[in-house]
Amino acid sequence: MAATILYGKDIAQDIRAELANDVEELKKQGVEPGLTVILVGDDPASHSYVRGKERGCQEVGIRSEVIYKDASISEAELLDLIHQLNENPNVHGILVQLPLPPHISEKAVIEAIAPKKDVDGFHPLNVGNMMIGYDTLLPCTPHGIVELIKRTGTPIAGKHAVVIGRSNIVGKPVSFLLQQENATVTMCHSRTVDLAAYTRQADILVVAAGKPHLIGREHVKPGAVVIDVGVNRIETGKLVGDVKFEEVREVAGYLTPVPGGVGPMTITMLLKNTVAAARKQTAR
Ligand SMILES: Nc1nc2c(c(=O)[nH]1)N[C@@H](CN(C=O)c1ccc(C(=O)N[C@@H](CCC(=O)O)C(=O)O)cc1)CN2
Ligand SMILES: [Mg+2]
Repeated sequence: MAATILYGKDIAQDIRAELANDVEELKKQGVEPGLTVILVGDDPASHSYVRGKERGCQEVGIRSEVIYKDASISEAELLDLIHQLNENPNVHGILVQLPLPPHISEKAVIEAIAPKKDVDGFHPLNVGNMMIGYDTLLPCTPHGIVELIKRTGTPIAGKHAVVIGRSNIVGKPVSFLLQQENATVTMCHSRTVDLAAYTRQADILVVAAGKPHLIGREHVKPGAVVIDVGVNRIETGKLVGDVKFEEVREVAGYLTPVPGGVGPMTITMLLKNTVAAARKQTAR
């Protein structure tokens, strides 16, 4: 049996419709959720992602503003701008698009954002809260992955989840979130010996290695849920994942495509965080 293809695009659309209702409710209470994005420099991919964020905000009724800054902006100036936004009660979410120019410390920037406005879920306080299992702003890609798996109707509790990759943005947080859903989690990475021995035992396989076509048929247990987080631009200009899609779709139970799988969920979870942040900051 061929895998069911998990179109994140379609699931994201369903979640956005739910969010539009939430925003309408908040507006009736006099609250207009607001997101401010800071975009430094002229990286075309970053500009395209930020346009996607603006479109998403428009779709669900969030007020959005993008502040464009030249790549020559100093770290002090950028931190000052963030401090001003921290104090602005009409701004419920602040996001600084990454990557930043090399002369600016990502760590300093992430730590400058007020944790309650950190809709990326990157601030160490939010990361710590997530680890403990407290209610907090969750990082968007890992949260989107768990939401995708849940919407297949496949129970996560008791399943063996194998995560490939240990980045702070995807691998580490998604392993915590899956554990929180009562999966048994194994983490693999670039130094894992005999990767296939682990991945073949996975009921849920999350691949965030950043290596085009790393995972083939031989790595996958029949019927497994396979989530491909890879976004790799190959020489032909084509965008491919970390999974050999045509091969793995013949053995997996569910499989995400690239593009159109995990990517669209990332922006949708950002919208969800912005609505949650607005609700929390205005609760009486
Ligand atoms: N502050 C942040 N910076 C960055 C983040 C982030 O979450 N917060 N993540 C990435 C970029 N990103 C969002 O910002 C992002 C990347 C990819 C996609 C996406 O929809 N990908 C599509 C393919 C798009 C294409 O054709 O290039 C897909 O996988 O279907 C959305 C958002 C780094 N910076
Ligand atoms: Mg994808």
